[in-house]
Amino acid sequence: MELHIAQNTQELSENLAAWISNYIQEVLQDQPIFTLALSGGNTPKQLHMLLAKEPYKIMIPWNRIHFFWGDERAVPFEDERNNAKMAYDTLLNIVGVPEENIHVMRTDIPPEESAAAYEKMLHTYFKEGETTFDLVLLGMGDDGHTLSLFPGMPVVHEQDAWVKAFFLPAQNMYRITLTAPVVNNAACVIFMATGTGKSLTLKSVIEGTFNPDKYPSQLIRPEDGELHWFVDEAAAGALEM
Ligand SMILES: O=C1O[C@H](COP(=O)(O)O)[C@@H](O)[C@H](O)[C@H]1O
Repeated sequence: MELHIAQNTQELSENLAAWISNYIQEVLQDQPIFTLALSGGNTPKQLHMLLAKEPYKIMIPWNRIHFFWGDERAVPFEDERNNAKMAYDTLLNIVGVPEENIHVMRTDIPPEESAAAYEKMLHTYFKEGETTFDLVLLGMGDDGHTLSLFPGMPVVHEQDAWVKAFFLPAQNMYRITLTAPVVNNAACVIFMATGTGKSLTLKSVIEGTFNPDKYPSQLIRPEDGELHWFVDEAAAGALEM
């Protein structure tokens, strides 16, 4: 695991935009397309907005990137809480990506149906037991959840399905999420975490004992791929390292 600490969210986003741009261009020297899974929430917004501006808007071959999501809140696309809408508003509508390269988790059909359709679509890109995404971007909630793997929910233990839908009583909402095994087969996984509200959780996730029921983010340990944490000083405040 590699830890990258920036002074604040702005610096973190700048460092990460440069890192991602280099990585995409490097990978695309050896293969025709790049597969990228996005996260939702607030943390990635600044990163998206930087990637949507020059120099990255020009440097990155956006039409060769295929977009996926790590998780989705089962609310209509127009709802501000919808993770795909956030990415369209902050990045995809600005850089102009061919629609056929964008794979949203549908929220206009029942969640279980959406999860099954998403898994089927993923199998057209990735084979069982082989490397999946070139890059998965993840956030971490203040409670230690990542994707929609929430503390205490059975989905945390899913070993077979790549995508699951379930009802999250705490938010009175269905969620659709990739599971830990499919993310752990990615070539590279990057977590972003900012703010003092995440500092104690970050310490437990990185330095504490393994307890994924309490801290599902601990489940993310790529088998052969890279794992990076991009955090700001506020989030890193409680770390000993
Ligand atoms: O609900 C969610 O939360 C996490 C973390 O969000 P943040 O606002 O604390 O960055 C996010 O990664 C996930 O995609 C989203 O559905």
